[in-house]
Amino acid sequence: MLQLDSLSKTVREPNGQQRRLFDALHMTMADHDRSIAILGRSGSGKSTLLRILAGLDGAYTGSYFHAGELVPQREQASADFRMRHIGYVTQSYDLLEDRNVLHNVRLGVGPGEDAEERASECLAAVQLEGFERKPVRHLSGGEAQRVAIARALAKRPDVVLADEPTGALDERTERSILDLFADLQRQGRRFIIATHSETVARACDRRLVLADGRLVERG
Ligand SMILES: Nc1ncnc2c1ncn2[C@@H]1O[C@H](COP(=O)(O)OP(=O)(O)OP(=O)(O)O)[C@@H](O)[C@H]1O
Repeated sequence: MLQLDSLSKTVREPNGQQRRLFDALHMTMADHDRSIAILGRSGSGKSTLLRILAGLDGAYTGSYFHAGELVPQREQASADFRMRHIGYVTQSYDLLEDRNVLHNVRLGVGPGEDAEERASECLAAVQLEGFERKPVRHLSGGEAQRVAIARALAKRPDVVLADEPTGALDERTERSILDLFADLQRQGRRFIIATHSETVARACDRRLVLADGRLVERG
């Protein structure tokens, strides 16, 4: 289970003023929740919230629990937490453009596993068998998104965080990514997805709207 308890965060705006981005925010992802959409207007803090959940931003007050344990806010300890438990797909995918698909997915494989074998398994899971040697710069947006998802899955994370995973894709490709998420959820994978897309939101088990620094459950 993931839990944010009374989480607050203040950021400095370009004009130097402080802005309270999160204000005693609460969030729980129970073990039986397979997917949660985080909605909210641009600038409401969706990406920042995912970065906190990923252990990439420790500059907050309040508590973040994973499986009943406090997630550390210090950089090195939170990096260990991320390595063990979190898959993270950023808005821009962050793939190495000049390397091939296999190389990129191998980077996500955790210690103690055969990197090549695990990477191939994950490419099969996102229906990209045969793409191993293809340079990332030759991929379509939908294929690059799948590679980023495969890399996130490679370490067998407890949860995959995806930031606007269909933002740059057309409707048909969005549908195929949602079908993939549904498939992966049936195999036990869990997702928290920041999105502006109503189609993505409707495909999730739960929808939370970020407004005025807090999350409100939406039907
Ligand atoms: N460390 C920081 N320092 C200063 N400002 C920050 C910091 N982190 C986030 N912000 C600001 O907080 C606001 C929320 O940004 P964020 O990217 O999380 O919003 P978002 O809801 O994901 O937006 P979008 O839907 O446009 O992607 C922005 O105004 C951003 O500039």
